[in-house]
Amino acid sequence: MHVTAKICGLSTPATLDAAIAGGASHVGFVFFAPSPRDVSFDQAMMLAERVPDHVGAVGVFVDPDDETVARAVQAGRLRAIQLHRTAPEKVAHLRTLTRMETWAAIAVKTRADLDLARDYTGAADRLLFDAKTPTGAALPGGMGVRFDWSLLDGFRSPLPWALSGGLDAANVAQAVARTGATLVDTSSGVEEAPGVKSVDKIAAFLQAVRRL
Ligand SMILES: O=C(O)c1ccccc1NCC(=O)[C@H](O)[C@H](O)COP(=O)(O)O
Repeated sequence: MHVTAKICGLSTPATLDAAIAGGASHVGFVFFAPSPRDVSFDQAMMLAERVPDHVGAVGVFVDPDDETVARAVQAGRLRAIQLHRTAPEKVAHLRTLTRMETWAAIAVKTRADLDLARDYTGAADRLLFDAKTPTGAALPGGMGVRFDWSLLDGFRSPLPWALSGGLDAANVAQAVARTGATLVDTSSGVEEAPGVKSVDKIAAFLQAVRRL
């Protein structure tokens, strides 16, 4: 099974280069001010120049307004938008507006959370099954929280999907074996501290994915 990887929350040239050199299929730029990984449009523009055509830049947003997404798409030369805490109607609207591949994040803690995935049929191109962060948390992602992968047992996703939440070099093989994911996404698992990516951890994660 060919498994590809997205490294999310990149904000420096060195760590972006490490993700590209390690074979990431996607790199994520976060456009959400409360996040320690937030990038400005200027930063995104500078980073985007380093992203080759075979790697997809994904803009990560939390229930964003149209202008933020439009500016980010242009600045970051985005290939896809990833929307957290965004209702299906708005996801569909932003997909039409941007004409971009659109990913809807599904925050998973229970099997009932997975049932929400169906609401995104026709609205999104891909689902990101990500762990639900604790109630009251400032961020809907990027907190290194893992969900119970067995919840995906027997679940038929209505759309192509990716697995996220608490993945790192040590557990990604087990996560893929357990869930059958063909696209995996990580952020904190390749960091030294929140928002501080590690070139070595990025390399180790991508090496673990290449071995699958
Ligand atoms: O990473 C963030 O700071 C973030 C902020 C707001 C919305 C989403 C965010 N991250 C989304 C991602 O795609 C993360 O890679 C995903 O949640 C997994 O994070 P982690 O559990 O830390 O690997």
